[in-house]
Amino acid sequence: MRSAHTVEQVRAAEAELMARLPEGTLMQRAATGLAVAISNFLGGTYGARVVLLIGSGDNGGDALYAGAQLARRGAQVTAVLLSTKTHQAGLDALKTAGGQAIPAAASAGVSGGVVREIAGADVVVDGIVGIGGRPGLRPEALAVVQVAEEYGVPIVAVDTPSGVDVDTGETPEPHVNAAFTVTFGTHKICHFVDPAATACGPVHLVDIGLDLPPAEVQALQAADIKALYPVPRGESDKYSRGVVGLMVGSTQYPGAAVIATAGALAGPVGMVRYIGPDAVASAVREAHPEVVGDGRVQAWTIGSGLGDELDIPRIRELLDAEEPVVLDADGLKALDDAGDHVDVLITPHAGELSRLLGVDRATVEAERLKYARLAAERFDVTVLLKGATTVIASPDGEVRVNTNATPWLATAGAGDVLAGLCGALLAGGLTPLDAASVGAYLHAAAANLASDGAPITAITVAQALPEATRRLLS
Ligand SMILES: NC(=O)C1=CN([C@@H]2O[C@H](COP(=O)(O)OP(=O)(O)OC[C@H]3O[C@@H](n4cnc5c(N)ncnc54)[C@H](O)[C@@H]3O)[C@@H](O)[C@H]2O)[C@@H](O)CC1
Ligand SMILES: Nc1ncnc2c1ncn2[C@@H]1O[C@H](COP(=O)(O)OP(=O)(O)O)[C@@H](O)[C@H]1O
Ligand SMILES: [K+]
Repeated sequence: MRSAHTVEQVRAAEAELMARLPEGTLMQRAATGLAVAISNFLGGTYGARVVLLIGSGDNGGDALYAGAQLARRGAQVTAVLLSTKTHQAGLDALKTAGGQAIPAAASAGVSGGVVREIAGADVVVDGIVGIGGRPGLRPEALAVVQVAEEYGVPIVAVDTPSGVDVDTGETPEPHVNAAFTVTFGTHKICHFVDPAATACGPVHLVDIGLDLPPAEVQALQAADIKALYPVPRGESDKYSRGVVGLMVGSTQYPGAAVIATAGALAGPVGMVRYIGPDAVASAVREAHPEVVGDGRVQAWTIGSGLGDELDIPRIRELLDAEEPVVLDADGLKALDDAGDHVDVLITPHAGELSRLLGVDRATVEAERLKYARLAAERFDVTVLLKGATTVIASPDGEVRVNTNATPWLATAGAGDVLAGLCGALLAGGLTPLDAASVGAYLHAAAANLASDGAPITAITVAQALPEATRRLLS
């Protein structure tokens, strides 16, 4: 399990540990991890050209001490000072190790010397701000970051890419886009939640020995997903394994029914029932002869591709009934904030969530964590908000993210596979939060297998689900 803590939680844990250790110990641990990560990225340090962008706080201190270590190993290190205030001991260490420091600004804009240093660098280290930073970059910081971008020099973010909102993952202002990020002690929320997560690139975690409380946001990993997956036992039969009912697809969108069924059949259930127009049911049975008709189920998937053929009163009946429900796509129009919906998992993308909440799509995209949480609370449901990183929020406030997807998964019908699979996981006995977590993880794992760097279709994602599950469970 990967955990993301808030700035407040990190500060408290750091203070507690710092009180017990000699001064500077934590920063040295952080700087050593940072220097190793940069050295690995460069494939060695001797002769490498490293530029450090240094702000006023301890984030700059980390970068300066790491720069000193790299300089001692033969790198040519230049610190560009962005503030009149600089971590003095770090700066002294860099200079002692043979590094140099220059101010960022000339009378107008970035000095020619700084531009030359950045243009010739192998890597730029962003020590502008970390967890003490407010969103956005001051003009002089923005100007040097833009020089690095212009010359295509990769930027390594120290702790967090400067300019992002660390506790929300929002990026309302200009910020660093990192090639990768090296963080300390624990992940921060911006490492997991888009749009900031994308700005972090891959995140390396350096252990500095913090003792942390329960995390605000969690990202389940293979071992966690494996532990949750409902594996049949010797005494299992097709009913006890769970039966999922699918109320999906329409004469307008028959493909959605076929695709969602493929997702459900690749889940841990003993049987899949399809309920829908005769012509669509025939298409489903032609593609999947195992599928049967109406009867008792342990969970429902409702909504994918229903189009205009939406029986809102019937859907509301099922939402209020005992069996858990995955509510997807057009089915979301039946959701109201009245009934008891704790067993309901909704699977919107940002556009669908924006309609549900009456805000525009761009706002939901910009504040994904906030709106996933808000919908979970307002409708008393678990929310799986789809996207490059998936945010899962439960009505009791628990939040998980899924980060293993490939952009190739952004293909028509992929959401139908996910809805079918999540319904099967609910029928297999998982809670909505766990079904969403396992579903999002396996869906993305299957997409990675199916794609391997090439385009995929929704059906090939569904077909790769058994192999993704086999690799998980083996
Ligand atoms: N506290 C600790 O024990 C440790 C801290 N570490 C490092 O220390 C960092 C936190 O250091 P600080 O608390 O000094 O804070 P930062 O270095 O993140 O920020 C420093 C100062 O920058 C100014 N600032 C805020 N937003 C800005 C903006 N948008 N543009 C320009 N300046 C801005 C503020 O005055 C802020 O206090 C962590 O992110 C991590 O890198 C690590 O060394 C590990 C140990
Ligand atoms: N950029 C991306 N990177 C990774 N996964 C993505 C990206 N964009 C979308 N996805 C995933 O692809 C799937 C698309 O589902 P959805 O938008 O419902 O499509 P459809 O309605 O056509 O089935 C979701 O699981 C979503 O999380
Ligand atoms: K930073």
